[in-house]
Amino acid sequence: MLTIYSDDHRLHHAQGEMVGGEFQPCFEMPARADHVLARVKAQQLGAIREPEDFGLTPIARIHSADYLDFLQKAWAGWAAQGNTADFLPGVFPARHLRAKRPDDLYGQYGFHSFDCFAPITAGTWQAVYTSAQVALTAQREVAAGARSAFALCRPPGHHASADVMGGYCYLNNVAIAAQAFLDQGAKRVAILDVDYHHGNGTQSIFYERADVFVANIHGSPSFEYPHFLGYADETGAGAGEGYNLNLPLAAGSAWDVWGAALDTACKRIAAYDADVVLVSLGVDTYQNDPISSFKLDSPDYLRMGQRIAALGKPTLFVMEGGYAVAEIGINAVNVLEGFQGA
Ligand SMILES: NCCCCCC(=O)NO
Ligand SMILES: [Zn+2]
Repeated sequence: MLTIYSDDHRLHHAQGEMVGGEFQPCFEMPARADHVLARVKAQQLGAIREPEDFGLTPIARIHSADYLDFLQKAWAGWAAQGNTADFLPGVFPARHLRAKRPDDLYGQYGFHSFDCFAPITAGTWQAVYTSAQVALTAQREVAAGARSAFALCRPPGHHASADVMGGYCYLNNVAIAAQAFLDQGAKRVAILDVDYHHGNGTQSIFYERADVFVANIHGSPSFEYPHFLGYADETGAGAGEGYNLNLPLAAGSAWDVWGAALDTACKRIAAYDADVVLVSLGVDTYQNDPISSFKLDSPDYLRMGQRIAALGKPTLFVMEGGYAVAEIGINAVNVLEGFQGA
């Protein structure tokens, strides 16, 4: 299986995030991608290539002009005000406020964010731009006939919607790749999000569309981040009614429960008969993940890959979350090896 990877991810490394009321080192750190890449090499998964540059056009098929304009100019504007620390938002258009886009940079940051977990640094734009190009390059490989490909994206993307960032996500890599398949002639695309957290951004982007089926298996928003989307009654709207599947699970879920949910999702994907399947590959479902509560063990990721392979569709894997850094490579590549060996 081909892996697409770029060192540009290293340009994004924020100073910290609020954990337990204290400013602590970011869980979403460059070492995550280093460990996955090292395991790809150790397991001789396949060739590793740099991304091509497809420009802003395919990104703009998913994200709004205002949003992309903000992301590109934010750091320069922040630095021009004499700031050197990371840029962070603090005020959001919550309920009972007016979601009118302000003129000033700080107001725009809050307008384009749903939490404080998407810090902007000097290198953030380049890193997220390249992460999207990684997904687009792997997409081309599958579109050209490869059975599968792995987009080793960092930063991740599934929490980002058309014009709102959060949860370490800025550009929705999997959505950008899904749209590229459709723009290149695919009729139906399925996205399976196996990350521990609900992919609220991906859901919102395709919620009213029937050409993309989105399935999520995740910690229930009743207790887990992102807290405000991901319930089972969210089944799509308008033309998209019936094309969104949420399988929220209880804290502490292990393979017995998780694997059954995967089977349910795969049956719905099989019925949808997609031309291609994209997998938002987060491995924060792992039992030792520091910010998550599921109990999957490393062999379970082999089973995950095997079950996805049984769909019998060309498959694009796009890296999302996973913060048990020592095991992230084993777990992510186990999925890919389980898929490849099936
Ligand atoms: N406290 C912020 C939690 C962000 C979740 C990031 C993630 O892994 N999403 O899949
Ligand atoms: Zn996650």
